[in-house]
Amino acid sequence: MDLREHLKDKKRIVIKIGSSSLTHPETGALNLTKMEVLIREITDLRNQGKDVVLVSSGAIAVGSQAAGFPKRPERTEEKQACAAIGQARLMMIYQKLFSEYNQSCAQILMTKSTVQNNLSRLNAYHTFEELLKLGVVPIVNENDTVSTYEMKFGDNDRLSAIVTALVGADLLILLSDIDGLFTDDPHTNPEAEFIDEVHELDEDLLKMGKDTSSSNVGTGGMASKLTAARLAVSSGADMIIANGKDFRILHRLMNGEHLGTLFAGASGKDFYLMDYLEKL
Ligand SMILES: Nc1ncnc2c1ncn2[C@@H]1O[C@H](COP(=O)(O)OP(=O)(O)O)[C@@H](O)[C@H]1O
Ligand SMILES: N[C@@H](CCC(=O)OP(=O)(O)O)C(=O)O
Repeated sequence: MDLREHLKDKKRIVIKIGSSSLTHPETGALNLTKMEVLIREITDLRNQGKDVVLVSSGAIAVGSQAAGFPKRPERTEEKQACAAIGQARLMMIYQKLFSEYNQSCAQILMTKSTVQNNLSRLNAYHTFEELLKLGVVPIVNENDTVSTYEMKFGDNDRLSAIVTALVGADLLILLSDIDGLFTDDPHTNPEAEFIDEVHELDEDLLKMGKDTSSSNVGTGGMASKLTAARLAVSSGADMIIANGKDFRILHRLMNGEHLGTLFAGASGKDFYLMDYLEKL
């Protein structure tokens, strides 16, 4: 059975976009041409009757550019201030672009405690369900402005997998600055080979994911994407890591083209997520 052929039947899709896929590498400012394509692709998925949740990074990258920092700041307070500036700017642009297609979007900012605390996790779940019922695209990010180091997910790869499990999505797509998973980081090892499909995420595979070596805006690298895969797959969803340099890849993936690395979802849900949340 070709798993890719079934992607077109997915009903609820979480799409995660890394900072490097949203911004110009030279300046850190938003790449508006790309964002227009992203919004068109997402609205078209909505037009096919699918629920879509967007997990968007970029608040710190955009905020630091807007506030005039020459590069991503190091101090927590500076990063938090940049996130506050950048998140508002990001949402303003998402709202504007979605409204051109008469598509509503909404903002959901989450912290670790949102998902650890049973009541707030349930509240978040109800909010997602209501928004999706209303046909709105929830746009999720970590609430960086209030999340200090101990309270942080750390990166949106893991957050997007938790959201996938929370809303019961059947597909998670991580769009990154690389074509997918390789046997090693291809930026440092030219011998690294591309992996098309993963059916079992064993220890050997988890070790292949290294930290980021290429972008100065991304966090987490492939290691956090594999943790995300472990979480998403255990909740029963399929997951794809693919290149976000051209967002038209979204409809190509949904049409079953062999692009990116596909992680096959587990057939029965297991308790890995609850375990993971307890240890967060
Ligand atoms: N095994 C691997 N396969 C592919 N990329 C890897 C691997 N190990 C480490 N990486 C690095 O992870 C980077 C992608 O992660 P990251 O910089 O966090 O991107 P993003 O911000 O787009 O999420 C790649 O550019 C690559 O340098
Ligand atoms: N929450 C942060 C992004 C954190 C993150 O995971 O970044 P990335 O590796 O670019 O997906 C922000 O909006 O700047």
